[in-house]
Amino acid sequence: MAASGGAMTRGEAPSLATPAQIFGDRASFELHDEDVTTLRRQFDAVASLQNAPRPRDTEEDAEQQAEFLKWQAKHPFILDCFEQFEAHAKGKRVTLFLDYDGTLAPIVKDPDKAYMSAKMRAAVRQVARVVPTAIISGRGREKVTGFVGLRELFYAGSHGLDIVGPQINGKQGLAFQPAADFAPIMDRVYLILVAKSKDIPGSYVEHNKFCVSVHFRNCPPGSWQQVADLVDDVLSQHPNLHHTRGRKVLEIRPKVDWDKGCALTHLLGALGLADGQGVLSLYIGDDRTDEDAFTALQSRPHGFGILVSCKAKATKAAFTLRDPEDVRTFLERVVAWGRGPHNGWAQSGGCVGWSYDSTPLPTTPTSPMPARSNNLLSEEAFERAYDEAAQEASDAGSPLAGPHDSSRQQATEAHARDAATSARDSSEGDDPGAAMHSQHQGPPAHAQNKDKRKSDLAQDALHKLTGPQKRDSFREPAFLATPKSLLP
Ligand SMILES: O=P(O)(O)OC[C@H]1O[C@H](O[C@H]2O[C@H](CO)[C@@H](O)[C@H](O)[C@H]2O)[C@H](O)[C@@H](O)[C@@H]1O
Repeated sequence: MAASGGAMTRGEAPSLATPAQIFGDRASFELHDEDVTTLRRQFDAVASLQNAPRPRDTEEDAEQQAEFLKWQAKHPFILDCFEQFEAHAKGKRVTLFLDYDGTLAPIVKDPDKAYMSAKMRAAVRQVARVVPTAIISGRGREKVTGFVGLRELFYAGSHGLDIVGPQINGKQGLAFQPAADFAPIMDRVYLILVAKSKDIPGSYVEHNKFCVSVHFRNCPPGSWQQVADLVDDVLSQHPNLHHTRGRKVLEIRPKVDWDKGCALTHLLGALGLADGQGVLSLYIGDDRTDEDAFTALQSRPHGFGILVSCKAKATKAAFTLRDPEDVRTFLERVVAWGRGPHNGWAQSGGCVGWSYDSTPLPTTPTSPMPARSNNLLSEEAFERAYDEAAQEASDAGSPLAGPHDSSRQQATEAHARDAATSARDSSEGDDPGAAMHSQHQGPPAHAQNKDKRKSDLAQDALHKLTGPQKRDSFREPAFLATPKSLLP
């Protein structure tokens, strides 16, 4: 039988078999297996013709595909060779650093709506329980903290220029702001940019505390140059600032010798892991500023970067993932690995390095969490501890301090108690961020922060009563002693 519809190059017209070619002089039209194969091939050939790119693009496509494969051979897709991670990580204390936009959350048009999924949040929370995990983002720290909504992590905002650890008993655990003096300049530059960009359609200026981002994703290409000129103009008036380029964004930053790589090294120092012996550090990111972190990892004894990209691009990362969904899969695999016998943190007493919640590592994924003693607290004991925490916060001039008007205070306290209860309850489930994100995936960051402040205050009260075992097992980072002069 004359077969047709065989292997075809994309864009090439298929030569179709006629019924006579398929059925020959057979008396019956009953289909034989090979007929079905032939028909299926024909169907595929027609379908591929319909979907085929125009012939002009075919060559470009093939070139891009070849380039991508060549690139991937140099920077393998880590989910295809997870055993390489396992081999590197065996018995080591893994530390994990994550970028936010384009890594944990997909790139979207509106920077204020770059929410991460509940599944991603659960994966990040779980991974932070098996290996110390930090977020290093170009966003303002408070904003990225609001998006991620997890207490177990360290957060570095403004491309690492603003590092703060979790609050411990009402006190800020750690703070490092190497460009603190620039805060007023950045405020001024932000206002100038907002005023001057108002006539550039689609532009958006975002204040990220020690960086100011000028977005042009939603500008027509014809006005991109206007955005670039505006940034140049502002920089020419501020010689102590410079800019970096991200994904359809220009980011104005202080001229200080500090980047995401420095932040990563600094955070490792906090864990007493500066020499890197027996430590494997990973950084996952998608953008140019993440390259500084990939580079920093190259000079450590063990560590590598993972670039999130579905296009070939120059990178210092050793491995690749294509998109945030892949990142989540990778994190879930690290969680499964981390619960096994080869996690170096488990061998050295559990992952309590940066983890606010020092619940011991479960030995199997299904082992139940120990009951929390605070479930047994009387309402009265809770109230007393709450008042003390509120008083302490107020004495310290903390933004956690509630209003002093008594009726408002009662309302706030009632709200905070609810928040504490739901935070406590949800911390026993799969996702403690759920308390903040239970209704939908992304309440505005300022609303989250407000609720979070209340919840923090109530949590502090709870820790007063239930904290001893938590406090004892929380290893305070070495750089709590950061010189005060570096802080605003
Ligand atoms: O270091 P990152 O956490 O990746 O932050 C870098 C910048 O990310 C955000 O902008 C990018 O994501 C937006 C939301 O998907 C998108 O609209 C924008 O075009 C991207 O450039 C963020 O808004 C910036 O402030 C960060 O500096």
